[in-house]
Amino acid sequence: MTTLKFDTSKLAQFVGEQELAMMQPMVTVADEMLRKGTGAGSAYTDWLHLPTEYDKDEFARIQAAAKKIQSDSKVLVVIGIGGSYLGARAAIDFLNEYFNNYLPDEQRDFPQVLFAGNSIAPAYLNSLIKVIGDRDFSVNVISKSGTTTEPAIAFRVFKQMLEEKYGVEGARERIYATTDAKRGALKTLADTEGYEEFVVPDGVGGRFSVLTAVGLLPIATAGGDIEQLMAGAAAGEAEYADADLAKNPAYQYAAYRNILYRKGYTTELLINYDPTLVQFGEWWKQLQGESEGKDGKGIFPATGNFSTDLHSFGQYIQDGRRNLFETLFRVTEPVTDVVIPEMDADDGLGYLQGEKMSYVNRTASEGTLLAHVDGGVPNMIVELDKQNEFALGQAIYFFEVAVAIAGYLNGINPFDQPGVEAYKRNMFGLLGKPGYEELTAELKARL
Ligand SMILES: O=P(O)(O)OC[C@H]1O[C@](O)(CO)[C@@H](O)[C@@H]1O
Repeated sequence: MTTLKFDTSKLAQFVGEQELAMMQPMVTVADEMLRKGTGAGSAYTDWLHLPTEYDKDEFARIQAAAKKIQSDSKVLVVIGIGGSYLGARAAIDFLNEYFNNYLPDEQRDFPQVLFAGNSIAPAYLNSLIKVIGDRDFSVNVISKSGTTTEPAIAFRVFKQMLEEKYGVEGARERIYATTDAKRGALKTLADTEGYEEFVVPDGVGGRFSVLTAVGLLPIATAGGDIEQLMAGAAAGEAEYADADLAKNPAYQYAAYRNILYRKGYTTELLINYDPTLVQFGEWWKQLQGESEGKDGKGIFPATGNFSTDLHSFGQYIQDGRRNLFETLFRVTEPVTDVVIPEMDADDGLGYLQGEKMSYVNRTASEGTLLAHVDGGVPNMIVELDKQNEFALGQAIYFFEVAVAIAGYLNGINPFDQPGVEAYKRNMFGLLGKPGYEELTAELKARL
C-alpha cells in the first residue's frame, strides 16, 4: 500500500527524460553499495531494515513506558539534540494539532512533550521550567554518544529538579535513558542510577534513528500510534527497494537531485504549506545536510514555510540567483478545514466566500509552484494522502533511503559527520575542558 506520490512532471523544462535514464548505471552501483554493504559507512545502515527487523521486546517496553508516563505525568521533557530530538519533534508536530501544547491539561489526552538540551540558551531552559511549574513530569534523556554537551547540561538541571521534587528513588522512576547499548557517560550513569534504558542500535546513526526508541518513546507518549508508524515505514522498505529507477520513486528523487546539483542547483528548499510540517523540514535538514555536506560537496538543505515565507524571501526564490530547486512536501487530505465566512461588507474577498481554506491553500501552492518554475526554479512534489502515522512512516523511509543513494551518487560517505567535531573542539578548548589545554591558549589568542 502506498500513501506517497512522487511527482516530477514540473521538472520537464529542466531535466530531459534521457538524463534520468543515463543515471541508471550509477544508481545500480549505489544500490549495491548500500544493500550489499560495500559502500563507505556501511556499518551504519541498519536503519535500512529497521521497519521489519526491530527489537519487538524493546518495542513493547516502549509502549509500556509511554503508558506509565501518560498515567503519572502531565509533561514529558525530552532531552536531546540533532538526531536525538528532531525526528520525535517532527512526528509529534505532524500528528497533533499545532497548538496542542498550549491547551490546558484537562483538554489534552496525552502529556505535553517539551524539548530541552537542543540549545545552550539559559533563558529557554528557565522558561521551560516555568512552563512545567508544579505539574508532575518525567524526563527522557536521549544521547547516542552519551557525551554531547547540550543535553548533558540540561539533564543535570532536570535530574536535580526531579530529585528535589520526588526524592532520589522517585526521580529514578521518572527518568528514561535512551543511549548506546554499551558505551558512553549516559550509559554508565543510567546503569549506576538504575534508570529504565532504551537502546540506540550500533548500526543506526543519530539522524536515521527516529524509528528506534529515540523517536518512538516520545511519539508514543504524545499519543502517536507507533505500530502504524512502523507499518508505514515497512511499506516504504518494500516499495523503495528496487534498483530499477523506473520502479523506485525514492531512487528517482536521489537521481534527480544529483542531476540538478550537477547543473548548478546547489540549494534545495523543502517546502510546506502547513505549520505542522515545519518540524519535519527541520528533521529533513539534518538528514540531508549531515549526510551530504562533506568533502567540499553537497546540496545545501533549506526549508520554505509557505505561504509565510513567500512574504519574506519569496522575492529571492522568484528572482534571485538561480541555484535553487524546491521539493514541495504536502498532504492531500486536510486534517480539518475552515469555511471562509460570508460577509456583507466588501473586503475584496467576496469571490472566496463559502470556499474552504484548504482549497485556497492548495491553490496557493499550485500558483506558487508554477510561478517558481517559470522563474527558473525546478520543482518536485512529495505528496502524502493523509497526515497520519502510516504516511509519516513511509515518508521518513523515503527520505532516508534517498539520501543514502544520493550520497553514494555524489561520491561521499553518507553516514559519517566528521565536520561537526570542529566546533566542539573549539568550544571545549575555550571552556577549558581537560585535554584541550594547548588549543585553549591558541584560540584565546585569536579572539
Ligand atoms: O545523540 P548524540 O550522541 O547526543 O548526538 C546528537 C547529535 O550530535 C551529532 O553527533 C553531531 O554532533 C549528530 O550526529 C547527532 O544527531
